[in-house]
Amino acid sequence: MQQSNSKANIPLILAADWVIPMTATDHWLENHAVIILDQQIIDILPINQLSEKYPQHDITDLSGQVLMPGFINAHCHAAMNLLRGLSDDLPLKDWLEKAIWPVEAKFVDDSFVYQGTQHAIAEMLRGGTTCFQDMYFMPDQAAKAAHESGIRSSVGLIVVDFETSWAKSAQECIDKGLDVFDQFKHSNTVTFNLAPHAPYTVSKNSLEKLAVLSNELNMPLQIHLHETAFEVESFIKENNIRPLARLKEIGLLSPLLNAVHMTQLNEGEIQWLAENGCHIVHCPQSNMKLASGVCPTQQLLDAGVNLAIGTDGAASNNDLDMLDELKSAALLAKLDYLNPTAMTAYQALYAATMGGAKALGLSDITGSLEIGKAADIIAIDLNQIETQPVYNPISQIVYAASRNQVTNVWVNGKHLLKDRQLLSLNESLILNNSKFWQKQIAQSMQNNG
Ligand SMILES: CSC[C@H]1O[C@@H](n2cnc3c(O)ncnc32)[C@H](O)[C@@H]1O
Ligand SMILES: [Zn+2]
Repeated sequence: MQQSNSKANIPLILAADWVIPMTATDHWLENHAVIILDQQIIDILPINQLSEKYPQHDITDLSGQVLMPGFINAHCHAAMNLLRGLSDDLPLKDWLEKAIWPVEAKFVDDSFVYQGTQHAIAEMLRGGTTCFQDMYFMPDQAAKAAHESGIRSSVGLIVVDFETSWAKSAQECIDKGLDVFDQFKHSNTVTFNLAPHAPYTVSKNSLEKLAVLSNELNMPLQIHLHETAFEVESFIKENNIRPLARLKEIGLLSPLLNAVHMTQLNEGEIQWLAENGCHIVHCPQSNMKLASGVCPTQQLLDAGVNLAIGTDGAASNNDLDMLDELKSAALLAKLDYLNPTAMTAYQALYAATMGGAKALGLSDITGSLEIGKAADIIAIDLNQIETQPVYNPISQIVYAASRNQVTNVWVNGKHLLKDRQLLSLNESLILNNSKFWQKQIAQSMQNNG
């Protein structure tokens, strides 16, 4: 299904006006080429040295464009693309309990997850995302869709303590999840994380088992945490301890932990996160839309905590647009601190690339353009009214460019988006499938008043 861009031993040469490798603060290269051989980046050099070093090879001319590492969407619920716009303008608790969970209980099955994930991957590739984390039911179907499409993924092996269409219990979630891990162990692009949903849906006992497993397998563990003040307050009422302190007690604070949201944090907790090398996945648009709260990103950065960026699902965002998300991250930090120096353009771009790679344990493979790393690369066309003139390509990308300006995407050296056309996915089939699900779900909601 995938199309290969480079025949064996013939390098693919991408020549652009700017290359942003994400290897040093505010650094970019002008008039440079990135050379890909099979799955890897093998060279980055000035265009004027190409004829000497790579004579007789075709050059892909990306004049007016930027080459940079693809975005890493460090938290989403991919199949929820099928629920985009189902319910808006509610706080998290009502949104989940009254709108989303009843529909999920009725409709989520293998084909919902497979087709919904394909839709999400199509949207993400068209927006320059080359790697995503997923937290949803039927992770086997999400992994299958991701593997077939060629996008890089870290599929969450979800765990909840109640019966769902995926599993009857937390233990069954773990057992089935490990089978999925085994099934895809030979994939070059699919990796996994343990994904207990939240401290209010997963018991202490289950979290203890997951702590052991995460350490044994050296597998990242991602969890929704301190998403709202209500979550923290009600957890304290029931358990006499804050959720993060509970995780600390269990031994979950480590470089394997990805804490998603974290809008409620005190100074002591920020120190714990820093001392233990934990990662925070910031989802600013979901937090704003559900009015969940504001993650103190600048304080976390000042303390040395790694920050990644996620869109959350398309039902609470309502898109999987990483360019827009990272702009929101930068703007929200500035507003929150009433200080325009908070979260610089480079810090936002770093969080959306290397920050995500670090959180997902993939920083040796992806997140930056470096020789030896996988060719997970995007091209963004700045030669448009909206992004001219270019004093600083990082500024243009963070504050001015839109996802429609992403022209080409390569993952692991495979060309997955060519001049905005998806090469490994059938766009019209995806659209038809999604419209089918919308009809079924809307009809059932009408019937139920
Ligand atoms: C167990 S699969 C994932 C589960 O998470 C739900 N979900 C989607 N967005 C959020 C969010 O922001 N906080 C908590 N839970 C969320 C989704 O609907 C699935 O049921
Ligand atoms: Zn989420």
